[in-house]
Amino acid sequence: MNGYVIPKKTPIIIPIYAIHHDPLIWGDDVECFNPSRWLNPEIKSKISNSNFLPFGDGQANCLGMKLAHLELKSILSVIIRNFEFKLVEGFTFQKQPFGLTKPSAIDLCVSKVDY
Ligand code: HEM
Repeated sequence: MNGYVIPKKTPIIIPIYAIHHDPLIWGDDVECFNPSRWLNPEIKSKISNSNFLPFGDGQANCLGMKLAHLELKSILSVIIRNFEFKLVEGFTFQKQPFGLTKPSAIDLCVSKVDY
């Protein structure tokens, strides 16, 4: 593998955190909470099964992946259709020290959308 010989039965750990924080794939603002990067066609074209692994991969990958995708899409579509979200003025994101690149808290104004 890339010139390295990995003997049979060697335990291998895939550094998912490092892969999910590779600026060559995700851009220079990789440490920022920026969901809009998913709309960037250049970034999207680089994403593959080998560099985006939220559900793991291989024979022990997540059994609930399809259910989780369905749940996320159905819940998000109901929320987005019925509510409007605005950041409270002056709010700035504070990234968590380690783990998911999500803010530790968000000050949001949520209002119901009337049809
Ligand atoms: C956003 C939601 C979820 C995420 C990010 C997630 C992520 C993961 C990850 C990273 C693994 C380890 C895979 C590996 O070792 O390669 C895993 C395993 C597993 N997940 Fe999920 N999961 C989610 C939701 C669910 C749901 C909804 C279910 C069941 C209804 C589920 C059932 C399982 C099971 C049974 C395993 C163990 C599979 C095995 O060892 O063969 N997960 N999940």
